[in-house]
Amino acid sequence: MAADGVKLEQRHGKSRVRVGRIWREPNGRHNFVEWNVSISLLSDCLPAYTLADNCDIVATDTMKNTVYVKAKECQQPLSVEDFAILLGKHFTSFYPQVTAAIINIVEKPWERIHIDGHPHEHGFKLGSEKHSTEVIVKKSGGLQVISGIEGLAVLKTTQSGFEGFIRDQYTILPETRERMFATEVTSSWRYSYESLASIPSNQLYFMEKYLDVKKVLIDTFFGPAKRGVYSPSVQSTLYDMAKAVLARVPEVSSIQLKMPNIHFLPVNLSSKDNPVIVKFEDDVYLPTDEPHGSIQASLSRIQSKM
Ligand SMILES: O=c1[nH]c(=O)c2[nH]c(=O)[nH]c2[nH]1
Repeated sequence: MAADGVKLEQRHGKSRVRVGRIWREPNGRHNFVEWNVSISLLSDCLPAYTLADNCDIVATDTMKNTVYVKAKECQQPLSVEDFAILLGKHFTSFYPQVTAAIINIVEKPWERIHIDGHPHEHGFKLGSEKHSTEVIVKKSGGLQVISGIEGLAVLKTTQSGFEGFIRDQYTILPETRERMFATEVTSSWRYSYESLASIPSNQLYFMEKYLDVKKVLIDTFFGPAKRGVYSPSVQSTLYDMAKAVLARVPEVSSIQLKMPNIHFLPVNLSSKDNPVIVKFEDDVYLPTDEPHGSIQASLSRIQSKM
């Protein structure tokens, strides 16, 4: 809104609403999720800012309560994407003031435990990487769905190198065709669906797509089990991973990847008396997390409306 010579852009919401949900099957098997939900509403509530009049405000406390009500109402396990869409639909259809809802959810990676090879009915342990989503629902029925993976830590002990980079008076890094490659992949990808009506109705759809994308990322990073695949740089591998996702998952219109280069430094130890206490022979490393290289890129299909 422009008034009084100023321009106001606003949104309000509730962040980090934590919810756990069990679905108990008649056969004794339990399904469990733990979600961290953030809600942000775009709404016509300018009097709250300009006139101290809250008559058009959806209280953020109400938004928080809505998460628990909707979690209760869901009778079947569902993906973070589907829960986010459901919340977005509620806020944009129930409140005349709300023009769009932006819902972010991160799922805690609870995985069913196996005891002596048998899936436990109600036991879970914490895994590593997290499934996340950002969904934007508009009152018009317009939609944007982004899915993501956070903290996918991967490492390979060879088939990585870095050569041919700029050498100047400050460069000391030797060129190499033999090094470790460790990273923690954070990725988000956007689906091409643009309306609520076009979303596949299959309950497991987004879960399956998440697993598909994760598999493509992992397969491309590592290469075949026997000899792997050579990585000439983090940049090149990141690009191959992003391209493979676009090639193999047609519903994805764009993908962003962040891949820090987590360094394992060669260990060479010497003293004045003993010039070679430990000689590095591609075997003993000093793992570090600070500093680390930070490499990120996004790739879109040319026709995509990113
Ligand atoms: O794969 C790499 N990309 C870089 O940009 C870079 N820079 C660096 O010091 N080491 C590496 N490795």
